[in-house]
Amino acid sequence: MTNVIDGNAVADGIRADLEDCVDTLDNAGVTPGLATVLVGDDPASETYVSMKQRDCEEVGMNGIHVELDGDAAPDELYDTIDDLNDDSSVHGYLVQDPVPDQIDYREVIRRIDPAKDVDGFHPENVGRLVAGDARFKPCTPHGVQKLLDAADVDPEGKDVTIVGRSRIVGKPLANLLMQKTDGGNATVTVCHSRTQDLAEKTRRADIVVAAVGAPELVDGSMLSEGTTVIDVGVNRVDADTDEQRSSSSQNSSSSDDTEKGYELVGDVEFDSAKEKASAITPVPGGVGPMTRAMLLYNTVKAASQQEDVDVSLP
Ligand SMILES: Nc1nc2c(c(=O)[nH]1)N[C@@H](CN(C=O)c1ccc(C(=O)N[C@@H](CCC(=O)O)C(=O)O)cc1)CN2
Repeated sequence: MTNVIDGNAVADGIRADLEDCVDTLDNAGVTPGLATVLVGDDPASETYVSMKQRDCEEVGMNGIHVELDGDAAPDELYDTIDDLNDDSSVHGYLVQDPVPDQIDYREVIRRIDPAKDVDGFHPENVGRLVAGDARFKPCTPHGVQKLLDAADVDPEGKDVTIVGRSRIVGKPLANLLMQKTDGGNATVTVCHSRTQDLAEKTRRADIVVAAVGAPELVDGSMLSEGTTVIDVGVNRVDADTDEQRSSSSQNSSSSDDTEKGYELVGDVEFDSAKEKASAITPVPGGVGPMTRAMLLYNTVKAASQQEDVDVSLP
């Protein structure tokens, strides 16, 4: 039987543990503060930041949301960043990616105070991660490690193939999985758009992580029996019609999707991959909720560091 790893349940457990940390901080007179900054009106980004704000409320953190117009000048965003850097009630913040073309996201990241960079994207934090001394593990890679742990899959000694070399997922995840620590010690292959014979690299892996943003790129024919499959992609595609849906996957659209006009699919073709996998994450309900849970984790860690209050992080 394939283990379909329930990301919502694992994230719920982490949030429950973080509530204890929030209580500890509260007893010391500290409310962890997380700010989200959204530039423009990308619908998926709007969904993610509102979920992040709702998560804050649920665990008793202070959520602050700042929205700028899609045509905002870079200086307007830099002023917002300066204000958040100076605001002691904000322990962590992020600028939702992507940003509109007139803004250089790398420059944005460089301006964020590294101590408040709960995404872990600032060059200082990237350097610390690579050096094996992470201040904040980036949320999605950290979430993937926690999901593997929850599914009792130890990467030690395993061949891991990561499909995708993004700054947010592929690169930091490769670094974390190869480190000489618990949750690491894997042999990691990173594939990308110029990789030749991708299927050969995925077939030889014990663990495949698909993080490329290409709907259903990885299917069962590209996997060996017993592989653990982690699907990071959250892609919005046109909703199936009723006729298509009646003959399609158990992990696909509902009538809600038809109303919204899109459905969410991963980078993995779920049904055929599930036939081969020993464990697999679904989309939605796999890695996405973990990304959000680990953002709360980093915010609690930031508050604990800045306010000098010890907490026992999960
Ligand atoms: N500043 C950042 N920008 C972006 C990040 C990031 O970590 N920091 N990651 C992605 C998007 N992302 C986080 O912001 C994200 C993606 C998906 C989910 C999620 O909960 N997905 C749900 C489905 C949600 C839906 O209904 O659409 C799921 O998979 O079950 C949360 C966060 C890019 N930008």
